[in-house]
Amino acid sequence: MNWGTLPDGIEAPESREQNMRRLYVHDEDRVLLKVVHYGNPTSVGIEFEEGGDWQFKPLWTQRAGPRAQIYFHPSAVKAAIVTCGGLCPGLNDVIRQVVFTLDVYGVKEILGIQYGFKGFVDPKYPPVALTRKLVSRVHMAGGSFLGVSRGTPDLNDIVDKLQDWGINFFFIIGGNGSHAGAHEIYKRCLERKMKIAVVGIPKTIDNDLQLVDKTFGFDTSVEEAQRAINAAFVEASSAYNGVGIVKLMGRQSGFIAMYATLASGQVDIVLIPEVPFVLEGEHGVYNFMKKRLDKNGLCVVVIAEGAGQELLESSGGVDASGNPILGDIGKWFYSQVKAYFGKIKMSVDVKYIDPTYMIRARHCNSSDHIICSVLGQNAVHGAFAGYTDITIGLVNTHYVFLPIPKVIEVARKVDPNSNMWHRTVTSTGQPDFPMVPQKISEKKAQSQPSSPPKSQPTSPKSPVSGSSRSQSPGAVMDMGPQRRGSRKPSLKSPLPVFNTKRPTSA
Ligand SMILES: Nc1ncnc2c1ncn2[C@@H]1O[C@H](COP(=O)(O)OP(=O)(O)O)[C@@H](O)[C@H]1O
Ligand SMILES: O=P(O)(O)OC[C@H]1O[C@](O)(COP(=O)(O)O)[C@@H](O)[C@@H]1O
Ligand SMILES: [Mg+2]
Repeated sequence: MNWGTLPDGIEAPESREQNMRRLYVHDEDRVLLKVVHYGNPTSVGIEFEEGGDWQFKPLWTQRAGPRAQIYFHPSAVKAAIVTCGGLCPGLNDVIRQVVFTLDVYGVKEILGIQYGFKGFVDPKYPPVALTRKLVSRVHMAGGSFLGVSRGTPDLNDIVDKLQDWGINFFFIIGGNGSHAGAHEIYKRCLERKMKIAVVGIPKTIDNDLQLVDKTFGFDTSVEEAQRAINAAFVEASSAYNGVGIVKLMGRQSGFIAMYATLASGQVDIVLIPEVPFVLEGEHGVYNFMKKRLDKNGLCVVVIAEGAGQELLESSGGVDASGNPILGDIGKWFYSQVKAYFGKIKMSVDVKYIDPTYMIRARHCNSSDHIICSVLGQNAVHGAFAGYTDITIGLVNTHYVFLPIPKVIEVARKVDPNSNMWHRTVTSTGQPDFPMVPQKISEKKAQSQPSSPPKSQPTSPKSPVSGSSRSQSPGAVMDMGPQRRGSRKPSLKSPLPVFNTKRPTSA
């Protein structure tokens, strides 16, 4: 066999043992986080560091996958899995693959925590023992068969339970809130010198987590949204001056609305939280709707749930997890559209569709089945490799380990200067609906006299300072402090070989 030219000091693998080395991911394998080398500061989508630097700097993180040597003896592992926050297509797939992979490693004790973090403290819902057989078909259904919840029990109670139950692998399938919780739990475990791997698997249909290409369930949500958009189009195109309005999820990020719009090709206007808009006036949304109705006899509008919140009275409330409770922009917009066209005496037939929970409750599509499977498997590989306070992500088409604080630093949002937003509005043909900030703030000031600024619990403040972009050239994303012990490679089995030497410090 011709192995080509190898670098000095590297020998071509000849024996079976040497070939087996190729079954594992090496600890020095890395994946670039940013791959575009911008040539000019005016390039679309360019990001600037504090201080204005925009030049390319390689920033890496560890490649996910099985290691040749592992920290934990599988027979000494007791794992717990929890699903938190709102539903998302693919939760059951991830649980299933975590259980399967633990089973392949030889782990016998796997607990499913019921109803999110609540399951640690509610005796009515004790943990359930998970087996390969029990989870083998769960991916066929949507939702989470373990249950989900919002709301935070005392994190010390959770850590107490982890300690009492002897858990040393803890898998948290959740969004930014759950990952903030996971990081807090990790810190408390560290204080107690517990030798535990705390591993997140990012779940959110909003796709609002930093660094990752996309979160699982996002593709499915975009796909399912097509059915609603298509129904809105069919209704609108069959009615006299038909208007179809579809509300899609996205508390603070308009990714589903943007991608669903671009995918559908049937949308005239898409409104997202990141791009302010005005409704009235020559350059407002209503006037553009009228133009489309005059020209085509129909108009389809997609509106993200977090869009235009400044136009509504804010309840100021938060949900059990501390997320802001939004005003219902969809229903409000529907009534305003009817009122506007009534005022200008133009007969329109307006239909409103809110498919949000139908989208979230779906089982996932093929591409998400695959993403969920790989994420679930890599979560287990990460734990066995001795990492903690990490999450698993798809970055530039490769699966990687990422430090949790980096992923939740700030919520990821649609960049109105990005190529993807430009592509979307090129597709709809909608103009800018320029915001007049003064008028809106005057409006707000009138409706909300003196309420204090609300906290933003969906963007948990990270204890880690600085952004990933502020790292020095060529930096490996720093996962060092979370890593424990050192290991000797071993090549006895195609599966990672355990190292009986336990970590010396947590
Ligand atoms: N900053 C935080 N610190 C600790 N736990 C948190 C934090 N934010 C949210 N959580 C907990 O994580 C769980 C999920 O959070 P939530 O915001 O509802 O969903 P998601 O994880 O999908 O964002 C909840 O039980 C919530 O109380
Ligand atoms: O009605 P619920 O369960 O609070 O969920 C609504 C929220 O769930 C989401 O779909 C996803 O939010 P999470 O990622 O925090 O679960 C948001 O878009 C939406 O605002
Ligand atoms: Mg969230």
